[in-house]
Amino acid sequence: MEFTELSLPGVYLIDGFQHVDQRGEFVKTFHHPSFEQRDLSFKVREEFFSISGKHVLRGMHFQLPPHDHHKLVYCIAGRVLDVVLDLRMGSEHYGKHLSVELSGKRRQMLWIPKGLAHGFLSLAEDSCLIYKTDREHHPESDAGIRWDSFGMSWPCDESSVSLSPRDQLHPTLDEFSSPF
Ligand SMILES: Cc1cn([C@H]2C[C@H](O)[C@@H](COP(=O)(O)OP(=O)(O)O[C@H]3O[C@@H](C)C(=O)[C@@H](O)[C@H]3O)O2)c(=O)[nH]c1=O
Repeated sequence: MEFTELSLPGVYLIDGFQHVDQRGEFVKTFHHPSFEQRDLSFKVREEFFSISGKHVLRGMHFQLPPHDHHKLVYCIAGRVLDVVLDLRMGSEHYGKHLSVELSGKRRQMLWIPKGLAHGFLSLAEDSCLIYKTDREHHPESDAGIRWDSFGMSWPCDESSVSLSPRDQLHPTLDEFSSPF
């Protein structure tokens, strides 16, 4: 597995092992020693996926401490513009974000450490995003920041974005007091 650190410290884009032959493909999506080698301690406790229509926007989500978690995400069908926002106080990167396209074609993975909010815009019909996390879902700790409050230039306008009722009500980044 090849790990490339992105512009926010501790956020990695990962290329997994892929093998193509006349039968089809073989793709490895997790290899614990590769994470251990980089001091990324990750013991998977939950795995789930979502399927999203074009222009569905989910985010920007995280769990509050002590239920905060690391996430590994990848897309196996369709395309998403995946976005992470740094909420780590005391970091010069606080409030900064980055985005990367994940797709069922390239199958890269994104490692999102604790202290970052995560969200994405689906760029195709039926985009499937798979998650692994190292802590169980804890509804009372499930929190968010408004998608349009931190300077991300989403490639669509507000009227074409489809959001859950919950995602419309998150505080803005300015209103949020970070515990990270
Ligand atoms: C996230 C989650 C939700 N649920 C439930 C709560 C609710 O009834 C239903 C749908 O939840 P949501 O609307 O929060 O789903 P969704 O908006 O897709 O939430 C996801 O968004 C992306 C951006 C993330 O980063 C994920 O960690 C997760 O927060 O599933 C679980 O049971 N376990 C979970 O881990």
